Amino acid sequence: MTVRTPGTPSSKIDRMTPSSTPGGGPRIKEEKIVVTVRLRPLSKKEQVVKDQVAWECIDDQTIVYKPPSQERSITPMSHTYDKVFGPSSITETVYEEGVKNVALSALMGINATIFAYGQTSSGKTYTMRGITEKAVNDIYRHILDTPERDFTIRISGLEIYNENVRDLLNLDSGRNLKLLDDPEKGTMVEKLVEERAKDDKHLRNLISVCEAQRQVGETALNDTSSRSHQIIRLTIESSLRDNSGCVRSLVASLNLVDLAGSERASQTNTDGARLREGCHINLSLMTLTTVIRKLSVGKRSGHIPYRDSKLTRILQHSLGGNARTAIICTLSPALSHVEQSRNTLSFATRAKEVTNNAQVNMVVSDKQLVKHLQKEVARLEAELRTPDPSVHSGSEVPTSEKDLKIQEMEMEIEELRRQRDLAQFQVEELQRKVQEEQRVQLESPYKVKKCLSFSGPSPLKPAKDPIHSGKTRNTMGRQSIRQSLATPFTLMSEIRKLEHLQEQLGDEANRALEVLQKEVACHRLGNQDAAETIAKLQAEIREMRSIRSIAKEVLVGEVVVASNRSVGANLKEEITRLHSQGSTIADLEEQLENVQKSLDKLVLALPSNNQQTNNESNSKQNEHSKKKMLPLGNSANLQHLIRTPCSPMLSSRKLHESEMENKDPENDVTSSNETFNRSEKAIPTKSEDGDASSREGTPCFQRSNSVNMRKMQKMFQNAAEENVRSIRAYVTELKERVAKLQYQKQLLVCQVLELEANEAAGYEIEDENTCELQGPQVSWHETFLEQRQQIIDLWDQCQVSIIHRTQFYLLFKGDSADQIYMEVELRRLTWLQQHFAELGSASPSPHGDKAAMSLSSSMKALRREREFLAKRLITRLTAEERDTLYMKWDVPIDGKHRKLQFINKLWTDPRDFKHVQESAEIVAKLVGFCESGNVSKEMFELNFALPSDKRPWFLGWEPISNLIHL
Ligand SMILES: Nc1ncnc2c1ncn2[C@@H]1O[C@H](COP(=O)(O)OP(=O)(O)OP(=O)(O)O)[C@@H](O)[C@H]1O
Repeated sequence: MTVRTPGTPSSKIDRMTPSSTPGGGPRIKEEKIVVTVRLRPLSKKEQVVKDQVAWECIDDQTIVYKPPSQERSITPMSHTYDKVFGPSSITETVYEEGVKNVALSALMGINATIFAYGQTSSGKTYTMRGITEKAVNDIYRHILDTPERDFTIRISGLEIYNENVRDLLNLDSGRNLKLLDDPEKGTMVEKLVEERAKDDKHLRNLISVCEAQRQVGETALNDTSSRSHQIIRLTIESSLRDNSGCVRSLVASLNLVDLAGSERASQTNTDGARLREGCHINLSLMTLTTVIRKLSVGKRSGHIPYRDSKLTRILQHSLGGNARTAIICTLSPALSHVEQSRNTLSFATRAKEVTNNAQVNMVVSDKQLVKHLQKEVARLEAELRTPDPSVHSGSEVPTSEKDLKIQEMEMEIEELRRQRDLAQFQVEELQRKVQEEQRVQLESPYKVKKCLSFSGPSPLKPAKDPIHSGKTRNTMGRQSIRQSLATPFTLMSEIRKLEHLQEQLGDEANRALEVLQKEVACHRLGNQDAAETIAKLQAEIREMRSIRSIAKEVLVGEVVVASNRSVGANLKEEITRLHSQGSTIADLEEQLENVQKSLDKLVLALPSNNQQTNNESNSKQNEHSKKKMLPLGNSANLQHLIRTPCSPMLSSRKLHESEMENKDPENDVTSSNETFNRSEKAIPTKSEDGDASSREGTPCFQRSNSVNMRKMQKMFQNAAEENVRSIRAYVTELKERVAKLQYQKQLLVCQVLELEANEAAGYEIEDENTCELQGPQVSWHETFLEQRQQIIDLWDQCQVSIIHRTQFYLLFKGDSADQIYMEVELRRLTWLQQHFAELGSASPSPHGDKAAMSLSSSMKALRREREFLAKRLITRLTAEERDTLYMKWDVPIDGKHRKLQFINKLWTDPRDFKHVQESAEIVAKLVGFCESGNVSKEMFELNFALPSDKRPWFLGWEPISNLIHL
């Protein structure tokens, strides 16, 4: 048996606004979600540890944070909701005053949902049990009071445990029921049993069966903590008993949802299975929060990610759709839970802004209609067979009246036929349109212009960015932007451009290496090893270039792509090809890294360094040397590269000739040719000196006794040194650009995935002309803050490396150029979250370790990373600094595992800004992130590292395309 969401059991459903309910129900068109808050009393556990009460309900709509005595001076922060219930309120009051109206809508054909949301142990199950009990009482009371209608009540029960859907009334049906999408009927749970309740006792019995089957476990906060989301659905169908004239019935579902509680592992003290459950719970609650947040800013705020969790998929109609919804947010009053309570209230505040659009669901059942007509025919036939004696007495129903009735019935049948034909016509029309559209898309990709609405703002790129220039629209000052480049065709064009950039970078890298090799050859600088390494690298890069199959017809900067392939069919192929070059980019990065190392060696081997090292007594000179050995900043040195004869920068950078002309010769201001020529001339001069030629690899000017010669040599030395440094800086820049390319590629992969997901889900793809967002204006700063919070939450959910978090957090502070990075990070994490959720319900991956990246592998990697950081505490901090931190972070100073205990506390509370900031600062100090000073945003490296990388914090973090084996 299959159940639909929302349950609509019959074949033909008419929806009408409740104003036209036959029973005259309440007039509802749009209605906000009803949000109530229930504050429970302090639990025994909380009392034992002398926890304090931090919240107070000051009236029936307002709850205030009541700070502990020392903070009394602070004005209490108040929150207002539809109803607020204090610790002394009983569940009956919560039901009567808070949710009864919503619950009983189901009797009038309006779908209704009541759910409890809150931290673990805050009283959700306690409240929902009472609410369910009261609702069942009222439903049966109403049935008794409405004898004119015939009621049928069916019940189904399911739980979502570790992102698997289980039937609570039939455990044999399997551990993970499939969700099916039906464009008309919504999300359906395959094979979910629906039992018809004979009476209220039977219904209660079935509810208790569901509750008994639910997954419950013990945690530090709750002995009987619900480890799954439970949805009990009552489907109520009713029709008039005397249905002579009415063949319609009302049908609606009442969903009673007891969510699992949000929890922090540190508070629930969970590990193993409990911890895994907690992660799944938090992930799906996070999606629920995101859905509510997006709905709260208006339905036009772009794509609502219902599909990111099974919970939101199943409850889709209750969240912004055809249902009346009431949410009871439960709170613990304890001071120790104040942060979690704040999160719950922030969810409640958002939920208040969500608007639903409930309608009366009427069913015209073919069966019912046939039954009714058969009855009528039988009655008429009976009348004809046994003529009523009264006919002759003159008291019969006049023939004209009978005819009238028959006529009416015929008309009704005719009307129903008409409606059926119309519906059929509409379906056919729709099918025709879909086919037509597919045909047009295949035949003429250029004509199809569509856009997808992405979740959140899309990355705005500076105009010079070839990937985005001309692709994002200026929305006349609106900061919330929709991106319109996600058609298969446009994406393919972007992929081509990306490839082209990739090729350019490869070329530039190669040219840089050639220059370097010449430098090495001309000046005989550095050691033989380094020269060989560079030659080898150069050969490798050349080989790399030759195997790259780049479409030469690509026209960068234009949308036109000279490709004779069919667009839609090849998109995936294109991405696969692009991804296959991922390793090339990674190789390029790695090789550039090696080049840089070789250059470092070269710099170390420079004569001035040797000379200065030997001359340690000269402290001034030594200092000068040290200064020269500092890592070079990227931009400051770029212009120097221009001086080298084969500078790749010549092709890509505009020079300021005048600047060059005015430079001091001591600092090699001359043109690159001059430098080169002088170097070449300098060597024989040194040889003539009769001293230098005999020792290969030894800088000849070291031996010269001539003052002029020394001067000249010094000049050559400076020029050579400068050249090597310049190349080094240029290689750094190349590395940055490669990294940036990786970001852009990831963004494309994300967009393709999103496109596919949306298309698979049958989401409406809007016409480009109508795709601009009409939503409220949001500044980039606000968007940044919101996105950052989302990212921090997702890091926590997905157990992402805390070194990665730290670097990202400290690098991206809201600059407008950060948009692309924020967007990519967010998309990647969202994808990862979904990937984990899906893995949770799948059997182990057959693809080996790399493919089987899961939440548990992330957790393992994170554990190793924390151990690594714990060791660093010794080397990076003084004993005094450590003790101060232990005290501040409540770690026993003489504890056995205090280092790890301390590290385990970092990055554990994504919602506490101060905590996040401090955690980032500490981790940065431990890994020396802030000290290096030259990590640029583009160099932000943790993002695309492959698992082969040895650095511990790289473990468990991969590009999405690796994970999906594109
Ligand atoms: N309003 C209340 N009055 C008295 N006791 C309550 C109230 N709410 C909850 N409790 C008690 O608090 C404890 C935890 O409640 P409950 O199990 O309902 O929490 P929960 O939010 O469902 O937790 P979890 O998410 O872990 O399942 C239970 O012992 C329950 O009896």
